[in-house]
Amino acid sequence: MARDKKDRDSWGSFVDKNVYDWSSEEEETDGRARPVQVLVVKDDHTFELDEAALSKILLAEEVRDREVVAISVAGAFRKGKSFLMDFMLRYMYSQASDKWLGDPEEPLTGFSWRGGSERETTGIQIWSEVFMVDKPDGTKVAVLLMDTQGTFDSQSTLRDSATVFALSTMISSMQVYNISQNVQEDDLQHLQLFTEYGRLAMEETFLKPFQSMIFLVRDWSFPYEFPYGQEGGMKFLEKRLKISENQHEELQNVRKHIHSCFTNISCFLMPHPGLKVATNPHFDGRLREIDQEFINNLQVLVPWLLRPKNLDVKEINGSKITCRGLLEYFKATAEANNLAAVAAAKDLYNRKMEEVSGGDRPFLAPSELQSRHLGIREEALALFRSVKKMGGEEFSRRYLLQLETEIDELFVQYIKHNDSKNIFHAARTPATLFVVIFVMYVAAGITGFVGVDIIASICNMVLGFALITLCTWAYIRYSGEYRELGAVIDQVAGALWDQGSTNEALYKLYSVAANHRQLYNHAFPGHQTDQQPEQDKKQN
Ligand SMILES: Nc1nc2c(ncn2[C@@H]2O[C@H](COP(=O)(O)OP(=O)(O)OP(=O)(O)O)[C@@H](O)[C@H]2O)c(=O)[nH]1
Ligand SMILES: [Mg+2]
Repeated sequence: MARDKKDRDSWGSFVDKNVYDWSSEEEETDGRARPVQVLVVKDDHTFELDEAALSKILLAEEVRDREVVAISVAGAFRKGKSFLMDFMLRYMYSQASDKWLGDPEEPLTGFSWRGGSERETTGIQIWSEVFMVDKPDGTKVAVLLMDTQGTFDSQSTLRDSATVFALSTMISSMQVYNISQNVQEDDLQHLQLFTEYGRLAMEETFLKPFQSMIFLVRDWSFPYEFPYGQEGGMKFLEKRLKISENQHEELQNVRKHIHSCFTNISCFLMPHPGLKVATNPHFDGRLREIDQEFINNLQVLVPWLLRPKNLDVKEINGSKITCRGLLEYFKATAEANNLAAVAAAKDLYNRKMEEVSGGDRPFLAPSELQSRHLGIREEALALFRSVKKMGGEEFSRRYLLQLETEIDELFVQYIKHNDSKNIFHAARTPATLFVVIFVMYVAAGITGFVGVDIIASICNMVLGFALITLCTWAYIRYSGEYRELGAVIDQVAGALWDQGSTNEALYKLYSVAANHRQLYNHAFPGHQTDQQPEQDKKQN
């Protein structure tokens, strides 16, 4: 291949040989560039990031500090993604020369592609050779090509598909969404689903989380409505992604979501490559057997995607990143996985606690609530641990701690909620007000009797005020109106109650006990559970 060419002019050098010198590896002795599997999907539907392989590519001396452009192709399986990727490789190797398509008799090689109905590419593969390209503004960038597993093959769960799609979208600066024949509503819905999953890991960002999204419609058969190519594509996509008032909310939401996710959205309509490509089992990718119309459009599409001036450097939160940064980011996107596991575990905890002490459940003895909480908490933590996550044990420990904290916070809410169902708790405000009224009545009587009229009138005033407050409170509780005022009355009454009651000590002890089980278990040894040793360990 063009790898041996020496003059790299505006395309820069394809970096020093030793950058992708695989000869030191036993499995790779000829030093030729090849697809490298960086995300491996295992039989039990777990994923593994091959950090060593990825580091080898991204930390090579010549590229590690270069800003990186990452181009990925994703979409349903068996739709010619790898096939297209191999043409992109040809273009990169020819350094954008006019004759980049090469010999009409040359078979198409690179990322593995083939005919047939069974899936070919799995996980995420990266081309081992990182291309160095000089941009018109004088910067030299590293270009990474990425091929991905097709979505919705019969061996993957929806979650598997979503993970691969989300990861490749998060990692790339340009995602080519390869779809067949038309942009259907389910294509948009899947895009929403997959990018939503990826957005989990980027919750704090105010910028659009992803960069360029190119809808690539293969086998477009209506050129008389919208012509092949980018312009026709843009007009077509504009129509498809248009948000209008009278559209159903669901359709509007999908479109809003897509617009909110990507900085640039464009579309390209590709013609059908001809029956030989689609149906001949012996077709090996040679140009001579591909329809001219397809080749013509390929000659527009590939340079449009890969022309040096169109290459967008990968940005995260608005700053450009290097290959080294991309490696770190690749590892960190494992967070998406961990966050999803945290969410699932929290969900389980909430669901089970709702069953125990949800809105319609009666008041539960605090000790019983505590012991149920401990059991359910352990179940939720076990669920988190059981989900296989990328990034390894060490990495997910942080998320385990986060999950524990969040569950404990939720428990405090459940305690409060349970308390509010306690009839005595609910009677706190009227009881306090009654006490105030009674005390003021007696005080007014005594002070009036001894002749301290001023004090007596003040007591009467307070009495009257407490009476009005009690009536107001009763009305608010009955009607559900002016709830803010009700809350103020409750707070004031609560403060008075806390001042004058030994209950305060008990209540505080209870809250502290809820937050610090160790203390609680110490005070009430009867509630100790098997989890105790483990908690002790954590607190130490
Ligand atoms: N109809 C049609 N077939 C195509 C097109 N491009 C490639 N093909 C054929 O589609 C088949 C699958 O090509 P691949 O590139 O392996 O498809 P893929 O999307 O990478 O498939 P997976 O890796 O399994 O997801 C091959 O037989 C190609 O010849 C196209 O634009 N239209
Ligand atoms: Mg493929």
